[in-house]
Amino acid sequence: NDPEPAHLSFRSFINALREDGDLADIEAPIDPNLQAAAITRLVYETDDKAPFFHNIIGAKDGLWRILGAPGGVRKTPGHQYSRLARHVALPPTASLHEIQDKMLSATHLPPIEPEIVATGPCKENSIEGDDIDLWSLPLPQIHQSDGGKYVQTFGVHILQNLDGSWTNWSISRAMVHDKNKLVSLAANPQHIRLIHDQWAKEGKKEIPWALAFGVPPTAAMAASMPLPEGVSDPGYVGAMCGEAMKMVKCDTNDILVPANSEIVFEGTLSIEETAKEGPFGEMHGYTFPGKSIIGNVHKITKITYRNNAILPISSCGRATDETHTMLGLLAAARIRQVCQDAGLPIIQTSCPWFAHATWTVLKVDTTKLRALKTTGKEFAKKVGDLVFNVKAGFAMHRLILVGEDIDIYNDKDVLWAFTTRCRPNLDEVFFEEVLGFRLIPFMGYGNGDPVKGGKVVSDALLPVEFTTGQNWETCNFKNAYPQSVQDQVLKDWESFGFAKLQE
Ligand SMILES: Cc1cc2c3c(c1C)C(C)(C)C[C@@H](O)N3c1c(nc(O)[nH]c1=O)N2C[C@H](O)[C@H](O)[C@H](O)COP(=O)(O)O
Ligand SMILES: [K+]
Repeated sequence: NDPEPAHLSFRSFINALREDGDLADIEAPIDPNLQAAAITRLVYETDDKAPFFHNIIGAKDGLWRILGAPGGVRKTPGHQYSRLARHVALPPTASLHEIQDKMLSATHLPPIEPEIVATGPCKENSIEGDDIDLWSLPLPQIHQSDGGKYVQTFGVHILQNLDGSWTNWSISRAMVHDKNKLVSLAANPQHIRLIHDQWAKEGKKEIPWALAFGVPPTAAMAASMPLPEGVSDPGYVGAMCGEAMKMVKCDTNDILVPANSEIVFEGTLSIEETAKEGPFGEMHGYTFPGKSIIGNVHKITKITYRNNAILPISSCGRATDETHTMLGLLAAARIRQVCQDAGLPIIQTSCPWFAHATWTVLKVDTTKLRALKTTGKEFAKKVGDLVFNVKAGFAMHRLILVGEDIDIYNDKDVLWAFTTRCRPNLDEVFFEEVLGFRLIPFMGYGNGDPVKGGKVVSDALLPVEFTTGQNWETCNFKNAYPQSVQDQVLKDWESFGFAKLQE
């Protein structure tokens, strides 16, 4: 057991899940080829416990056990998001808004720079040079039609800009390309791409790089969030946690990695060497078999790892997995921050799981909205012009604006507002000149330009909300009956033979 709390230690996090009754300890021998990922996939589709595979077929010398669904959703009422809450030291009952708030909490705080320690658990074992043979490891095959072994679905890539003033952490998929090489996907506008291009422009041939698996959970959350360019993740997370992250230096380069990481791949990101990457079963729920693209090659010079190391995996696809609960939720969080920093009256933002991280719902403070003396068309254009031109908005193709009476974390509320308050076309502002997200099938496999346009702001505020405020009565139990009638109905409810009501 690690001395650190769950948000600062992957092993403490796993123990916390076990204490929450949110971990399935699986001792049976499990095949890393499809079986582990298939179990994880069904866990996502049934909101069940995180699977911890203790006996992976082919594991040797402590490489590796596997934890699936680190950021999955639970069906336990009131505890649906406890696995995410444990990532950021919030109670298991925390709401999505509170989790987003926690991840935004250091936005205007000075960074707390990491503490460099001499050694740590990630240094307990090592393999280097010619002894590195990824093919000899129990590599997971995540989906049957993936173009390769995606060993990297939940590790954190670590890179620095040229002068080392910016350390960027990010999660980006990577598959095994050779015995000591990976190939990854990192397209514009992702920071891996931006840093890669910076070094390329200076005529460099390769970039010092590390990939840390099983990092402190708060670090995995920050790596999944589009922090502004130049904001270093380690210092941001330190400020969020109120204490310095404990980092150790890689043995074969100067990159710092979390000292208690489960597994660390040290090496370089090649500027010139590229290779076929994909296909991969992705966040929108599709694999297009045989369709690969060109990715960047990473060369591994050393692997260090803990005793009995644990590889985290995300078996992403149809909702609800980490590409929705972390990628989507945290991009929405940053969209809220960007809007508020620009003085727009946005109080909450959500990313409904059914929309597979292509929608962000924005809750508007309509009192402040009325003070702007604006119209739906104008306001929608203003929001879209801002959000669709910042990195946080890159993956989102529809923004829906709603008023305070909507619980934006409740799918029924969101769809009720969208279907009844947004007149198709007239209440929508379309954006065809902004950066589009190729990975969405209607983009990359659709009718138009795969990387441009296809975005819309849907104004699901009624015109009266811009002038005098809500003028309707909602026809539901809570709003269409006097409190005395509601109380009587609730008092009699179970005695009339009806089922106990969920709170
Ligand atoms: C949590 C999470 C996030 C991501 C991914 C996954 C998970 C689990 C995979 C399962 C591996 C699937 C893959 O689609 N993936 C992924 C990805 N971004 C990419 O450019 N490429 C990717 O292959 N993000 C999103 C990025 O992590 C965020 O956009 C982050 O903001 C990036 O950091 P930065 O560039 O903003 O610093
Ligand atoms: K990041």
